[in-house]
Amino acid sequence: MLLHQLWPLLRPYRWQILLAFFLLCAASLTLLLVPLAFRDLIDLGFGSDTSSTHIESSLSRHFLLLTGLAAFWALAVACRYYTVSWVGERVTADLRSLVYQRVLTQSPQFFETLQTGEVLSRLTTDTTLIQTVIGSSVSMGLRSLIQLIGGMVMLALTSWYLFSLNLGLMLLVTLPVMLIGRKVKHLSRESQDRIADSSAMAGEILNAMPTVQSYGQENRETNRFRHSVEVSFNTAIRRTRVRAALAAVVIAGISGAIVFVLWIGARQVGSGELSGGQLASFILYAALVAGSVSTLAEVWGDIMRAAGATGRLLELLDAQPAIENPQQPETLPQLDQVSITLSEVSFYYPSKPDQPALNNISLQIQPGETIALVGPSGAGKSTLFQLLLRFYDLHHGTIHFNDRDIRSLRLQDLRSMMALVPQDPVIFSSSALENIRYGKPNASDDEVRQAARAAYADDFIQALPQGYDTFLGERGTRLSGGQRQRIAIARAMLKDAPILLLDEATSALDAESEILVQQGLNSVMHGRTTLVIAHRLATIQDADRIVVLEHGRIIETGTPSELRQQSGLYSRLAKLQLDIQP
Ligand SMILES: Nc1ncnc2c1ncn2[C@@H]1O[C@H](COP(=O)(O)OP(=O)(O)OP(=O)(O)O)[C@@H](O)[C@H]1O
Repeated sequence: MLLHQLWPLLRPYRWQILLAFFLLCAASLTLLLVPLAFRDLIDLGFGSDTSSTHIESSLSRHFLLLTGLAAFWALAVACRYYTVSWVGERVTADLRSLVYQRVLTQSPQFFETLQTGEVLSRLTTDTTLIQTVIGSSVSMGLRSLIQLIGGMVMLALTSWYLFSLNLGLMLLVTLPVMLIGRKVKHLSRESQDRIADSSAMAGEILNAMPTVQSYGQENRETNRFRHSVEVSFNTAIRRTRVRAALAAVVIAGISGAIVFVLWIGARQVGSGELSGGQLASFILYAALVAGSVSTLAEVWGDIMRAAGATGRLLELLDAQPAIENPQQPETLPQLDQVSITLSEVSFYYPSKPDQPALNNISLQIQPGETIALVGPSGAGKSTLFQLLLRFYDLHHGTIHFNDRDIRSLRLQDLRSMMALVPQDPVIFSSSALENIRYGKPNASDDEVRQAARAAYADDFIQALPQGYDTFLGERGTRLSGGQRQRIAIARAMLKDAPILLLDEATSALDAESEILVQQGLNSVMHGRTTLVIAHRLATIQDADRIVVLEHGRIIETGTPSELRQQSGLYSRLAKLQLDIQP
């Protein structure tokens, strides 16, 4: 079942697997010949007159043969070990990349329910389990299986009577092994889930250290994490207990069977039914078979454990993104002149199915027009941006860019038409230069600097210890809020997209920098279709039109001066904000 699920990943390496299988068979069969050589050695060496030169030369031949077998065995094992480990590492690396690639195509909805720490845990610990199985357990299992079957055949050939006795006892051991194996699988999945829970928790807290420390919650968080670790410890111990029981059952069953058969065999040697050499080779084969059974039990436990992990990974691989590319994507001609038309748009977030975030919105935005979205917190302004970027699909209505429904465009094409400056800009852990270049990966250093100058980011970047090459720290922790915003604006400017989405892009700037950055933005906005979300109305006085949203509905639209003349929400806000300023 596990291998069947993993087969698509294994198939590219089928030749390596075949080679490993061949080496494995060769090594195992060699090992099976050893007891035979022993039998002859013992019967020749101790069973009869040892003085004859014929026997001496025969003995030497047997010793030579044994040495040859050992050398071949060693070589085959080394080659098999290398090949199988290679396949294990390779498949794990492929699986990691594949799962990561898949996760990156998921829409935001997916990340609302699955925490990033959990994804990370699946990518690391779960894949490591699978690597153990492919890279060692499966080959150990196969080797043991060949040795088990071969050993059984040889046992049967050596003494049918003793073999049948042994077989009966072995079967008695197998049944509990299978039953306990299933339990291990279940407990293993649970244990991996608990590990993922603690990773998710740690991930979240490590990302919020300043808040945790400013509220003095270090001890509480430590305890919460300790509790979570304890839960995973307890689950792991439950699994270990079951596996320990498995080992006890196997060892007790097998050694009991061997001792019993040895006792019967010894009596047969005494009565002359069996030679000493035959009994010795029988015992070697029985030990081989016993070893194989206990390895198989161990491997079975590993495989069941990995089956749990594979299930969790395949869940990620099989997750269908909520938003997908259309079957036959259309293209948008005239990319420099984009109009946006929203017709009766209604939308509910998946987690709030009975509270519309946007309710019956219709809006026509001309190419090159600047629209400012104003309204109280939670009115649905950022949601509108999310819908334009098609992070979610609408429940009712349509959005058109020029005359194309956005659902008919390839996601990449659609998103390449928009440059977004989000409320909370993201800074990656790389240099200032690379952070801005994220807007256009093939931009030259000069283009990057130009964008930085336009966003008034050039001065502060130059003043950083290594200028544009300064490492900005994880999530830009080495920058102020306003500096992060300017980097994000420079990045959006560099993208040079026909639509600009500014979500409170200058909210963290001081008044002076805001005016400067605004000038920069004005020059970029010129000729582009722009949507600006702003709480500070002073920054949107140049907008062509203001759209006022409340509770997900448009309640007013018009130019700033038109709206001031009405006695609606905008004029109330404007009175509060603009009129008290000197
Ligand atoms: N991912 C989400 N899942 C569920 N509800 C959400 C989600 N994001 C936003 N909301 C809800 O949708 C509504 C609109 O949110 P939105 O972020 O669009 O408001 P906004 O007008 O941009 O507010 P602000 O000015 O504070 O940024 C709010 O009631 C908010 O609680």
